[in-house]
Amino acid sequence: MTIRVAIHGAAGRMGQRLVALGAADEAVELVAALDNAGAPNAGCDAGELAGAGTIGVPISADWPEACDAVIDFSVPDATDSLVEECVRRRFPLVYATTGIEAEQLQRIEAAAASIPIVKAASMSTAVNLTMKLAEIAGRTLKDLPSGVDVEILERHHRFKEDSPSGTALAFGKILADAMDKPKAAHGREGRVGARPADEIGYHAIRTGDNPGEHTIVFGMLGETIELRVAATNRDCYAQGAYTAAKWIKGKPPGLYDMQDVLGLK
Ligand SMILES: NC(=O)C1=CN([C@@H]2O[C@H](COP(=O)(O)OP(=O)(O)OC[C@H]3O[C@@H](n4cnc5c(N)ncnc54)[C@H](O)[C@@H]3O)[C@@H](O)[C@H]2O)C=CC1
Ligand SMILES: O=C(O)C1=N[C@H](C(=O)O)C[C@H](O)C1
Repeated sequence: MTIRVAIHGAAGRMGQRLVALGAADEAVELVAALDNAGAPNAGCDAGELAGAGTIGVPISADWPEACDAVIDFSVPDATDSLVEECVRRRFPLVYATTGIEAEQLQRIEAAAASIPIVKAASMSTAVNLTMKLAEIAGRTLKDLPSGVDVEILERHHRFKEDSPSGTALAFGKILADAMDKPKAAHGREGRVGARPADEIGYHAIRTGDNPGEHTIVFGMLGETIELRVAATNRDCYAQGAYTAAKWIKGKPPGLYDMQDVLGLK
């Protein structure tokens, strides 16, 4: 079975890997490489830009007539127009952009009443499995007599604009719910006093070309557990997005995540 896929944000770091992997996948037909109308690469062949050879699909703002899934890795500001087009055309959406505002999330949730949407801060199978492991760890350690401190460390490339990462926030939400820790602290400076028990700490490191790394620290008295998951390149996210695009075809409207796609619920 072949699926027709449009990439939204096709000229970007992730978009180019999606184009390259899609061009090499017999089960994928790339029907559009969408990007900002004013993008410097508009009109270039998307395959050439991605280093995958000519594929005959230009980087453009022109939407395809038909499509089985739109895969989005773009920018928060593009969310509203993206969601509007997908709803108007009844195109299923795999949404991977992070750093969105509450209103943008509400629009995605509203759109899921008419089209199927998979939304996940990380499309990586390894990251989603680690989320499951973190949830088990959190529930198991919740009532430990010595108490358990949770800190989330993330490292990304110098170009990343949002922090903490969407994935760090997703880990945080899972652990806040599982362990009843509603407070968040983003870094620490000065004489802040002893660490509150109901707080999750977030630390965002930005260096070089790191494609994404997350460490969840469970600190107890006398023992420490660390769950670490690290990408060595961006293909884990791109492969996961294609897994979601193949899964979403034919699904009823609704808001899904990668835990649904991977059967981890
Ligand atoms: N969920 C996941 O697994 C992952 C999510 N991401 C997220 O994906 C997003 C993109 O990441 P990168 O590729 O590194 O960024 P990037 O900056 O390299 O690419 C973004 C692309 O979006 C394009 N764009 C801007 N406005 C647009 C519009 N109105 N319509 C269509 N395209 C538009 C830009 O021209 C650019 O080509 C970020 O939010 C990042 O955090 C990144 C990796 C994995
Ligand atoms: O911007 C990135 O690169 C990444 N962003 C996502 C996030 O914010 O969690 C996913 C991945 O870690 C790479």
